[in-house]
Amino acid sequence: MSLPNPEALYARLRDQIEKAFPDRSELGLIGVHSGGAWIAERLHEDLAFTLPCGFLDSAFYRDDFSERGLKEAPKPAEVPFEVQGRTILLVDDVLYTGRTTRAIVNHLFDFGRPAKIELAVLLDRGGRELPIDAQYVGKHLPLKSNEAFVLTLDEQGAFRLELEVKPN
Ligand SMILES: O=c1cc[nH]c(=O)[nH]1
Repeated sequence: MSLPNPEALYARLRDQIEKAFPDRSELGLIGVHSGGAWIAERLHEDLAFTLPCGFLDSAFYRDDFSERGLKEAPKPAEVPFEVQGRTILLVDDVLYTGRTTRAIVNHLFDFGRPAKIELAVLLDRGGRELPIDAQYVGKHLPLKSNEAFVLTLDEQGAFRLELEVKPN
């Protein structure tokens, strides 16, 4: 499979968000560690968000935590604005089953009751197990269950995308 250029996907996502939110002065931006946090930081800078950028980690909140365990120590939650009554834009790199998003939404409610939550992702790989969808998508690209997108940053801070294939 030829993989899309993640910088081109990012540009498409950024343009959708700029159009959907011409006034970003009250919009709360939250990136999901780790890939979503890198994307949110870029969006925050490129689109000059007013409020500081927030970050959440889904690790402790996933419903399959007991099966998956913790690969890395979860990063502390950073939500540097009032969540109560605010529109929140969550950002993640890949949308798959929807379980990470559900976990992040749960976690977010610990900070208050948002007016609305929307989701932006670089890649939607299909395979949903929950009724969750993204409003802003760089590209829909279905993968097989033994495949995974892996987003990294190169030395210059540019996005790199790889396909990881696990043996069946
Ligand atoms: O393909 C996938 C699915 C979930 N999360 C990833 O980073 N990649």
